[in-house]
Amino acid sequence: MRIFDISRKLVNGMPVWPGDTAFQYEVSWPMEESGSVNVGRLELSTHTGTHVDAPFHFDNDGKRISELDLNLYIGPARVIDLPPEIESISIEELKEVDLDGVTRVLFRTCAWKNGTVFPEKIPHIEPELAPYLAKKGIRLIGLDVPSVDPIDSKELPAHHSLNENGIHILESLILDKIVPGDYELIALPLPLVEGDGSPVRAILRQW
Ligand SMILES: Nc1ccccc1C(=O)C[C@H](N)C(=O)O
Ligand SMILES: [Zn+2]
Ligand SMILES: [Zn+2]
Repeated sequence: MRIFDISRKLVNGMPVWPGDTAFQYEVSWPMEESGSVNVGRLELSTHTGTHVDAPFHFDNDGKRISELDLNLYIGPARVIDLPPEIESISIEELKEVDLDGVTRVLFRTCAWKNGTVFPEKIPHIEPELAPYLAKKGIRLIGLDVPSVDPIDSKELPAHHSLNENGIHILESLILDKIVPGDYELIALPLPLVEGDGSPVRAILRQW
């Protein structure tokens, strides 16, 4: 079986959401001090790199990470190719796309070209797409950009619309090298009891 790692590398200096906590890893208790082992410490935002959003991220009454159904994050997924110049993803862009029997869809835009800097402009999801996808049976959408809404959005209409339609969100995947088609997705959040989001190790498998 082939495994494709579609996760962003977690490394000091990696891009994070403007104003959010910088990612930091350090060996805080080195072998020379502990006498036996190196022990690291992490400082990071829950929205670092490839991650899932819990509804609590944008809704005070929404579910926390630990309340999410893990079945969402393991199972068949379809990777769909979209043009990188795309302004937004709407029903129009998907009308030719076959989503029958698909529960997890990953949009490959390749719009985030330089992974060492945070993108200024990204294609976003049109809120009207959420009920359309829900009707098709979609429960999870993943993207290769850091948000389903425009970076400067405060109302987050796509986050809310997806949530209202029972669709969960996986952000900042790396899909450049992935051939569109069907895979098994595994992208489990950490058991963060109160979490509003969680980094994931996202992989695709194919037989
Ligand atoms: N970390 C942030 C800090 C401030 C404002 C937004 C964010 C976000 O993370 C939004 C993005 N749509 C996200 O879910 O990752
Ligand atoms: Zn997020
Ligand atoms: Zn988000």
